[in-house]
Amino acid sequence: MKQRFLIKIGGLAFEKQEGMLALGAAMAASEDAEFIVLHGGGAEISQALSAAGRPNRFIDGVRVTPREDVEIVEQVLSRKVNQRIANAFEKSDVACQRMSGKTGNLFTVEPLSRNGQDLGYVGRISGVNEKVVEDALAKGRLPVISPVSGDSNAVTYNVNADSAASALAAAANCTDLVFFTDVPGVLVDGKRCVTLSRDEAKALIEAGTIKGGMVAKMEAAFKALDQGVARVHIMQWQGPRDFARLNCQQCDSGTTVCL
Ligand SMILES: Nc1ncnc2c1ncn2[C@@H]1O[C@H](COP(=O)(O)OP(=O)(O)O)[C@@H](O)[C@H]1O
Ligand SMILES: CC(=O)N[C@@H](CCC(=O)OP(=O)(O)O)C(=O)O
Repeated sequence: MKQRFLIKIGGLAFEKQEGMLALGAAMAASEDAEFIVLHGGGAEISQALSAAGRPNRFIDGVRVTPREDVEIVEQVLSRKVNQRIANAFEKSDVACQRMSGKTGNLFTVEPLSRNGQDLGYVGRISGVNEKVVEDALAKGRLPVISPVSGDSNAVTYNVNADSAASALAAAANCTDLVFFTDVPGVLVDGKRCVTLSRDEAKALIEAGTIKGGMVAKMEAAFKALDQGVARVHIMQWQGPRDFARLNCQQCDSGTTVCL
């Protein structure tokens, strides 16, 4: 079976443009695999909100998003970051289809609440119209997706990029979900976990060893595995060599999340 990768690019995963160009080239060179890219941009949203005099507040790695902040979130994710990533890939000769969760109702969301706490305009994905990405792939284009989405009344919501990646990986029958982030994997006492099971992750979250954005990533990873995605990796981009290994299913970098 052809491998289909959902590549999730975290906001700080590629500090330098060269890394993004190299990822584009690596995808272009992987003729036997298909790719879908979904990106975050949390750090840039925080900067933009701070610049606008708005506070940054998170609950378990999920941003509390009042109505007046949604426009800034959308501007940063669906325009600035989305363009930057797609432009870099196109420099590596990868034709891209820029989109967000709102494009063709790729994602439909409902308000997300966390242990009864109101998160504002934060969406939980309740529906995926995967045809939107299938159409782009059929045209030989790489979907590059911002997670910002709409509800059934077309009201815009902020959506955590890890949870969007997980939902899309499952709906689009991806074989692999790869989270590129700014750390080499899940770390315990500074050491990378080679594999991580649900029970191990739960204990590490309870102990406070896994926290912040990594909690959202864990939830997203296990949900994807529950929904049939075969392999989930959390890793840092260290060059095309590791990526090629992912393609031939012998990845020994990052953390492999398993049930
Ligand atoms: N045990 C852990 N191992 C690695 N990273 C962790 C751990 N606990 C918390 N983190 C934090 O999770 C961050 C990655 O999640 P996040 O900031 O959401 O990244 P991204 O923008 O790539 O989604 C790391 O930079 C680190 O600060
Ligand atoms: C609701 C929520 O948390 N939305 C995220 C969306 C961006 C994101 O997830 O970016 P990273 O992948 O870089 O973390 C946020 O506002 O930061």
